[in-house]
Amino acid sequence: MSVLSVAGLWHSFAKSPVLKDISFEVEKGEIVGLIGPSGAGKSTLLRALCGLEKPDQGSVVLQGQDITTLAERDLRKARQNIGLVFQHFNLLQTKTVAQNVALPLKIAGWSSNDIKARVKELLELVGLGEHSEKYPAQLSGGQKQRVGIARALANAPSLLLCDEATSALDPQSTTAVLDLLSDINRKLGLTIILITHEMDVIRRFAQRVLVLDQGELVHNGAILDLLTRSNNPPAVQALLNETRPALPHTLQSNLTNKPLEKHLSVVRALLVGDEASTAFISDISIRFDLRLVLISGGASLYAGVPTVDMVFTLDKPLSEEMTAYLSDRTQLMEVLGYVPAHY
Ligand SMILES: Nc1ncnc2c1ncn2[C@@H]1O[C@H](COP(=O)(O)OP(=O)(O)OP(=O)(O)O)[C@@H](O)[C@H]1O
Repeated sequence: MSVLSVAGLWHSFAKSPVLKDISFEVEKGEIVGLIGPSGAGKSTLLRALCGLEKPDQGSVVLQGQDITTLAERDLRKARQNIGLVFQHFNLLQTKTVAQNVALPLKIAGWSSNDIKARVKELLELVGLGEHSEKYPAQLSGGQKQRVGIARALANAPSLLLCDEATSALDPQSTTAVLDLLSDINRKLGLTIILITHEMDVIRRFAQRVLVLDQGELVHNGAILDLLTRSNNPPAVQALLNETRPALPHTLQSNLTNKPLEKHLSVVRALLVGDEASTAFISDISIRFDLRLVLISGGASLYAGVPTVDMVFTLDKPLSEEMTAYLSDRTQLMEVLGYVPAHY
């Protein structure tokens, strides 16, 4: 069943369209990433999803209720069904951790006894049971974000919207916060939409990805499908290029696009699923009798799917037969160029 159903959403600022006919559904328990270049309309869409921006046209149906048609009072109530997690945590500095988490419950009219019990439960859920009487300034960035998550979950929302929730955190805290969100997703079956510019976060965390470009939804599907599509808009492709294995400077600066004599071919190959655990490298060197040198890359998981993304050099130009063989075994295969044998 869809928790969220967005249909035909349009929005403009000063007559300039920022969201253009956006439609998508999100199922209960899904973790969906929302990416796109700067200015693509991600924040505007997020604001429209929680009723902070009223779209010019279209509907945002959250659990059967179209929030675009609600009057302010009903909208305030409907918003309790949406948790928001922000990049800079937005905690009240003069309130303790417990008081920050209690705030949405107070607004929702809970009794003080119920608030106390709920806050304790929430802080235990996010692993901050010991820190309830501390002030935000006494916490690390990762701990502050845990408070932000506990506060967002206070009213047991059906949908959690995370706006760059890990962008202000170091890699270790990012992993801890993503693990916590995954855990909550599993335990509570909570639906999560996550805006981020960090492709690594999308890769590890999102089961599906929505891509906005200049206000249009240009992809709604698996991140791996996006990586292997050849017709991505340039700004989207630039985002995806961050996931490519980095090339050493010496190789990069010697790279030409013409296959000159005695040059090595530089090839990128993306192996997915079962293929990621095969003896791919030795298979091709034996089959085609060539020397293959691994330059960069490695193994990782894309939404739980094993992948190996690597760049290597070959001491022969690619024949038609080799190209066909490599294309068959890889999800993506591209010749990046050619370098002299001793670059
Ligand atoms: N309140 C506003 N008034 C006028 N224009 C706005 C307003 N909010 C956003 N815009 C414009 O709408 C477009 C989309 O902005 P939005 O913030 O939604 O993009 P974004 O994808 O979230 O970008 P970023 O990744 O940089 O945060 C931009 O051109 C922006 O300048």
